[in-house]
Amino acid sequence: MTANAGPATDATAAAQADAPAEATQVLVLNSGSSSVKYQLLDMADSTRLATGLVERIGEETSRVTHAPLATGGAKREREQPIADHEEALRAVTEELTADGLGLDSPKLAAIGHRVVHGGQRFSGPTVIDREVLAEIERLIPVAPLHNPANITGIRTAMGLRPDLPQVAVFDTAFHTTMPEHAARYALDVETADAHRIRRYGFHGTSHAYVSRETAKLLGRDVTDVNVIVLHLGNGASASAVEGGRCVDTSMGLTPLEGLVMGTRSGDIDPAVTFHLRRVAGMSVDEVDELLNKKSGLIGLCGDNDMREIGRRMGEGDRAAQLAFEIYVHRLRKYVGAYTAVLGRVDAVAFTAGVGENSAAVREASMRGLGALGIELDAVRNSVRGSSARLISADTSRVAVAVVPTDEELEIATQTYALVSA
Ligand SMILES: Nc1ncnc2c1ncn2[C@@H]1O[C@H](COP(=O)(O)OP(=O)(O)O)[C@@H](O)[C@H]1O
Ligand SMILES: CC(=O)OP(=O)(O)O
Ligand SMILES: [Mg+2]
Repeated sequence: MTANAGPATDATAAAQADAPAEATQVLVLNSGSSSVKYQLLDMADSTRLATGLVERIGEETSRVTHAPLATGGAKREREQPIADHEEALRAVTEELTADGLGLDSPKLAAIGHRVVHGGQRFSGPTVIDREVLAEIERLIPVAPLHNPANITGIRTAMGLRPDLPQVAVFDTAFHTTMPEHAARYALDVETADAHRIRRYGFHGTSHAYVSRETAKLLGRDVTDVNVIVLHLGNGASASAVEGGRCVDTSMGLTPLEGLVMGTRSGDIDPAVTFHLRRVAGMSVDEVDELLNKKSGLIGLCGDNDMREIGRRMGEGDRAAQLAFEIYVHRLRKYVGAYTAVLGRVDAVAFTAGVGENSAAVREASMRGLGALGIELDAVRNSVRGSSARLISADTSRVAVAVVPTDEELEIATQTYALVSA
């Protein structure tokens, strides 16, 4: 899980006892294809009360990790079979209830849900009603790994607290500002429009948060700075942000396009698809599975965890080395492309699991970019840390930064702003 280091602080038992009785808490659910990440925050003072993760849902044994921050208690971890997202949500509720923070609490103001695909319609946080839910369902074909899990999270939460506002915060929302020339593919216009084929972009909540935090780190107003954000987690995407508005991003109709990811190929010649159909007799579903689940780092070297790849490289493993080089080469191409798109770049910001933790990826992707005004400082880059920091040399024209993302805090902030307005 990505390290959290935003403005939210962990609550102490004392702070909790003093908390006001009014409804100022927001539960955030980030339901992924095989995991649920959750956080309970008190928005009155931006404290995190509890945070946790249910992983390996649907596998033989799943794991629940819960950090009861409000009570200051020790982190709890248990393994048990969890068949689906409904059961996962039940486990989340049990953990929170054990801390006296159950979903029945009158202090809960809303539940905020990460929803990956919102199509063109949703450009901001939205209270979920039956019609909004139907639209999220309609978008399943373009986010098959993500939207179904988000929907189960929403339905389960609605069942538990039908009286509370359930708010959707869409990955696509931040990217709705992209100009038409960046969002539209060079496809036959009628076909594209009939099937709403365009670049939507994802991880927008993170790109929005990180671009703002980068401006803060530089001591400048977000409307004055141009930032290239590199969100490198399991899924990975780049975006070009001009004065706080997204003008281009690497993911497209679905979260498959762009950078090399843990299990996804990113950019390929679309003809690979029909070639495999014709010469290998693969079905559309098989190619879909190949590109989304068996490609990227795992397809190249059998591992999708950058830590393991680094370890293997240290042992002289050629496949791991090549996978790393392909990953980094793609990143460099996007940095070059977005430099051209923005014209003037003030900062490059690395975020998410790989971006925040892998000095090797940052070093290799920024190496030799002096012509673009990018110079890394080797010592600053190698120092580990959990807060936003500069890693560029003092002589670098472009600031390079590590800026931890906090999608859950951003979702809670947007959710609370909507329901308390
Ligand atoms: N210390 C580290 N060094 C290199 N990579 C790391 C490190 N810690 C985590 N990662 C990478 O971060 C990835 C997960 O990133 P994260 O942002 O949590 O992903 P997601 O939210 O998409 O599940 C892991 O696959 C792993 O490769
Ligand atoms: C949209 C997307 O790729 O999300 P994640 O990185 O959580 O898989
Ligand atoms: Mg993520």
